[in-house]
Amino acid sequence: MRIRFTKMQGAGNDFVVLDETRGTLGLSAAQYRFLADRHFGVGADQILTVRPSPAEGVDFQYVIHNSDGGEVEQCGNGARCFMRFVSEHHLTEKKQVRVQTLSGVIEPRMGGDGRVTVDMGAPVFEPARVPFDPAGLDPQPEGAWHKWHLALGTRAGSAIVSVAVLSMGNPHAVQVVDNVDTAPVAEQGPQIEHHPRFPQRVNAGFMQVVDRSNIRLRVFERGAGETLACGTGACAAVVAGIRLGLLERRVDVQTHGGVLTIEWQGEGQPVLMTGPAVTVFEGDIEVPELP
Ligand SMILES: N[C@@H](CCC[C@H](N)C(=O)O)C(=O)O
Repeated sequence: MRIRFTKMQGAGNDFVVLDETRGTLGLSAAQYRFLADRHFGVGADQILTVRPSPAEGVDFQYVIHNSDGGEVEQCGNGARCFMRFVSEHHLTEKKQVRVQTLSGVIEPRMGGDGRVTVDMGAPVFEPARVPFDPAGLDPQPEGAWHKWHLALGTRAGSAIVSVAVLSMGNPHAVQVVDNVDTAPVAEQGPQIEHHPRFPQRVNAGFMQVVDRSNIRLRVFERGAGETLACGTGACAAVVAGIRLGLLERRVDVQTHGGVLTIEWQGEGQPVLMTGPAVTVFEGDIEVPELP
């Protein structure tokens, strides 16, 4: 089967975007993995699919697959690219749309400067809704919140890491580190992702607080490995930093792929994420039959 695709990126987090507004392609998990493959396919951290509105009051459905082929609930950098895609492909004339995802409705809007702002909805902290299993663990009170101590194995033995746990529609475990350049992302990232406390796995964030309005962030993403930026990871880190009393309500997040601006006014309020969304190229690719 030959399919049309658009390659996009938001702060270096890269995507293959597929238009299914006129019919579904019916791709298998193995075919998503093929498209994401950087040697044999197009190459991407996630595959984003645009589908028609599934219900009254929303404009589109937004489907996300990680490069490992698994479908997931949310993708922040992808949401900005989604808005640019539906705009550039004249699938809507609106500057702001309501988009159904697996974890609820989000609202991206085009800015005059070419950047896109997304209302990502309110963060969720109840462990069961992350989902996170805290049975038998003592939360460590800190600031207006608490962190959880997770046991990990390391080359040198074992380590305890202290993480803030929350959902931005998808699950995140965020830790504060002294320096992201030397943080053990490659060693701890996969262990945190697969930690038994997270029944649906988790995205592992490593945040360096530069000052109260600036952080540096690296994220080892569930199902994709470390990416140049993670939009929901940036939202989760800023929310965690605000609740821990470390950050102001508007923060610039420096990632390896660019800067995202995150704003959160507090409990029950939505998180706003602003950043770039860029079309890289378009093309056609022959997708093999893969079960
Ligand atoms: N890159 C994303 C997040 C994509 C999904 C994530 N890996 C997960 O499995 O939850 C972003 O920009 O938010």
